[in-house]
Amino acid sequence: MERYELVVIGSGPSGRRAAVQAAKWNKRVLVIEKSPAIGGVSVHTGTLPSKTLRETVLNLSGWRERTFYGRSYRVKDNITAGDLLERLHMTLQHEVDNLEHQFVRNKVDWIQGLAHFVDPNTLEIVDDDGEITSVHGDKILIATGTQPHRPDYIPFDGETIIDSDEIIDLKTLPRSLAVIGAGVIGIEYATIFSALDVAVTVIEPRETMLDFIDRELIAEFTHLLRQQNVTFRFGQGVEAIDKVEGGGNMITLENKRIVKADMVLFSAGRMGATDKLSLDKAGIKADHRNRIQVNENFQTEVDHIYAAGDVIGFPSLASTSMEQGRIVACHAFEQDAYDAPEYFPYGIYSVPEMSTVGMSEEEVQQRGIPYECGVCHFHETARGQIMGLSHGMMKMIFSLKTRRLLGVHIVGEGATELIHIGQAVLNLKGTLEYFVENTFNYPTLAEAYKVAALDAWNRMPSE
Ligand SMILES: Cc1cc2nc3c(=O)[nH]c(=O)nc-3n(C[C@H](O)[C@H](O)[C@H](O)COP(=O)(O)OP(=O)(O)OC[C@H]3O[C@@H](n4cnc5c(N)ncnc54)[C@H](O)[C@@H]3O)c2cc1C
Ligand SMILES: NC(=O)c1ccc[n+]([C@@H]2O[C@H](COP(=O)([O-])OP(=O)(O)OC[C@H]3O[C@@H](n4cnc5c(N)ncnc54)[C@H](O)[C@@H]3O)[C@@H](O)[C@H]2O)c1
Repeated sequence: MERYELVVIGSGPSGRRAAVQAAKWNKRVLVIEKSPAIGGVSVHTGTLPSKTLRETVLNLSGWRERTFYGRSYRVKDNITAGDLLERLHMTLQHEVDNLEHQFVRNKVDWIQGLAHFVDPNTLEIVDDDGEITSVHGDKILIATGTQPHRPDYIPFDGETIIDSDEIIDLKTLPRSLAVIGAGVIGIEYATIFSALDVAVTVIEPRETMLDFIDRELIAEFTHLLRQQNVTFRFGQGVEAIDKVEGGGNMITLENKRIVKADMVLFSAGRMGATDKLSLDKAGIKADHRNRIQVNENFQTEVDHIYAAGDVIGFPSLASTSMEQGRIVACHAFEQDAYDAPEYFPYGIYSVPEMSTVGMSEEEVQQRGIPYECGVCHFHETARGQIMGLSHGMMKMIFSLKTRRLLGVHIVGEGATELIHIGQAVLNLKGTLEYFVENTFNYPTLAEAYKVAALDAWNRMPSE
């Protein structure tokens, strides 16, 4: 039996980062991946596919130019599913090449197959031909991520009633789409399809969506989506989905209201991918959503077995998963690991995109911190005018007492890139003065930081 100092189950962001980090210290590392290619949910069905589809839709539809040329403007007429998938496959192939090269350069071994525990240090790997390989790991990292929640009452057919993993196999573009579950996945895809002029209805059992985001931002976002023809059915769960003869689906809501849609995307959360791991053989238990609990070092209840990434739950981001993987490698091989800074950004790649870092206004109020806000609408900036931005805003929150930046919330073009300026100032404990006193490139959207800061400054008592 081959012996490794670290065996990683799963080749997503957390597994990869841990494997490469350990290999940098000349540790013998094996990554086990059940899919034929490495990359994980992040590369094959989640982050990259959804972001590539979004970018392709924005480019081909001419969405960014419509303020100038009208809503019927298109870069390409008759956009097909094939147009979207062609670019997707090219992007994914490049990324897989990069990742494989990274493993080769760093001498990380990887093997295809489904792993399960035999005992706390031994794993069996069953490949697609049924061949079994056993390996020993001094340390083991469970980085198996999640899979879509697929309840029995949804009649998934892989074509017109699908989950988010299946969207990348789209055969035709629907004329209408119902999205069930207004989480990040549901909202990203709802708005991407809406940019293609698909009629979208979002169904959500709760009365609100994306509760972790500042409410003022969500109000602006919801207003923009309604203008884009997105319909919301909030406060209602789904009772049944029936196929309609001749095509399409009929969704009956709990209040008996009907929603008709060519395609249904069920995006109501994800479950930890631990059901095939035989965790009991390792002495580990999973929770009701098949997730694994860990301590601050990402150790499970068995010290030499770690878990990281989506399989441990919140925040379930590719960005944070990578950092968790690095900390696992540091702890496992007794190297210094620095704690991640308190605030990390959220990027929601909807159309328009949103990004946020630090406290929302609601959170500041709950904590009883005296504060002031500053707002800039992108059309107030010269760059916004040049780009034809009719919408988009940035909101900054400052402490009245310390003048420190407490939170930045952005909806609109470039939000997911712009946020990092706010993140740096926030984590370096900067104040309002940073934005007022520094010179910003002109014309840029980053200038919105200065405009929003001056807006707050005008209303705040001087020091
Ligand atoms: C549609 C969608 C969009 C997203 N967009 C973003 C985004 O824009 N930004 C962002 O930061 N995050 C995004 N995420 C979240 C991001 O994809 C995850 O946080 C990230 O992929 C989690 O990484 P991970 O390390 O847990 O591994 P994962 O990427 O979940 O990969 C786990 C791997 O383990 C393998 N595996 C599972 N069980 C076994 C087994 N028994 N044996 C061997 N291999 C196994 C799986 O095949 C898989 O390849 C998105 C997710 C989805 C679904
Ligand atoms: N840009 C990003 O960073 C990004 C993008 C996509 C996904 N992700 C990650 O992926 C994870 C999973 O995303 P998600 O959107 O699937 O899950 P989620 O948990 O964020 O949202 C699920 C939504 O479905 C609703 N819901 C639950 N049960 C339902 C039911 N039976 N019927 C209808 N609706 C129901 C919930 O109220 C919730 O609004 C998230 O935690 C997120 O961190 C991140």
